Amino acid sequence: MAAVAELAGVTITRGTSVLLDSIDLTIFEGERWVVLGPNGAGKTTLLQVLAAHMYPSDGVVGLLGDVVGTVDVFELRPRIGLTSAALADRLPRGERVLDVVVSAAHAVLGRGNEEYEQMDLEQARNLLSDLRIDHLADRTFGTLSEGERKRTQIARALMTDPELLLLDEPAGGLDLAGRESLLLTLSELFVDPDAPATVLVTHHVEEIPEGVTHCLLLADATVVAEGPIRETLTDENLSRTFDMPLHVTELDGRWSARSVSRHG
Ligand SMILES: Nc1ncnc2c1ncn2[C@@H]1O[C@H](COP(=O)(O)OP(=O)(O)OP(=O)(O)O)[C@@H](O)[C@H]1O
Repeated sequence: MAAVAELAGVTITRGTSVLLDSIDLTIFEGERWVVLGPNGAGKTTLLQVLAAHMYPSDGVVGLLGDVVGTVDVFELRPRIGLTSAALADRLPRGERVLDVVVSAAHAVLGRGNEEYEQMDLEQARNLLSDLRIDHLADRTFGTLSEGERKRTQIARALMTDPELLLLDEPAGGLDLAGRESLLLTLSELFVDPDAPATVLVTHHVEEIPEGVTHCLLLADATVVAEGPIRETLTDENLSRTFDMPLHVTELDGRWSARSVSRHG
């Protein structure tokens, strides 16, 4: 099985700050990773590296068979789907949902004068259906609920048939029903053998969808632990990551965590 991403000794510095410190990570086709860690740990920075939006200050980043820095990133980026709150903010509020999705095929943020091929339109409609928002195709992006916007973004990220899908806090800010329903949709995607390798960033173990295979725990710019999720997401590793005694449980592929009472 081919490696989709290979990070070796990747360090990112800005001024005197170290955002990522000597990260080693290999992601293979078919793997679904979750990156967990507290605020400021470096999760979004790691996603930016995996999206070829940030170059390492030190170390080597291999993406989809190429070494970042030696290839044209504008050819690399369309092969990687990314969703994040920052990208969502840049999507035009007045744009039709179908156009928000289909315009990704042309690597633009809004629909301009591009001639959309019939095939692209069909694919966009199929993705809206997979993400269960086909009924919203003609609504404007700005009128959607938070959950509907997240689904639109994921459909947009999948539009270019990416080989790597990066999701930055896809369930962040959703209510319980919104979260559970989005996690179900993501689980359906994760069990599809044709779905791209995926990296999902979150602060909460409750936001890990069923079907996630691997876990990377990040704290203070460094890896606390990484590997297959059941071996990695342990009480000890999670407690070290969040710097408090935590107890983690798994039931049918879903996770929860709570603090360990100091009062016995
Ligand atoms: N340009 C920069 N210069 C200096 N420090 C930066 C810069 N960009 C980010 N940082 C810092 O790097 C650290 C990691 O940021 P990052 O956004 O990757 O963390 P995160 O784990 O995604 O956090 P959160 O969960 O709060 O979103 C933070 O402390 C942040 O303040």
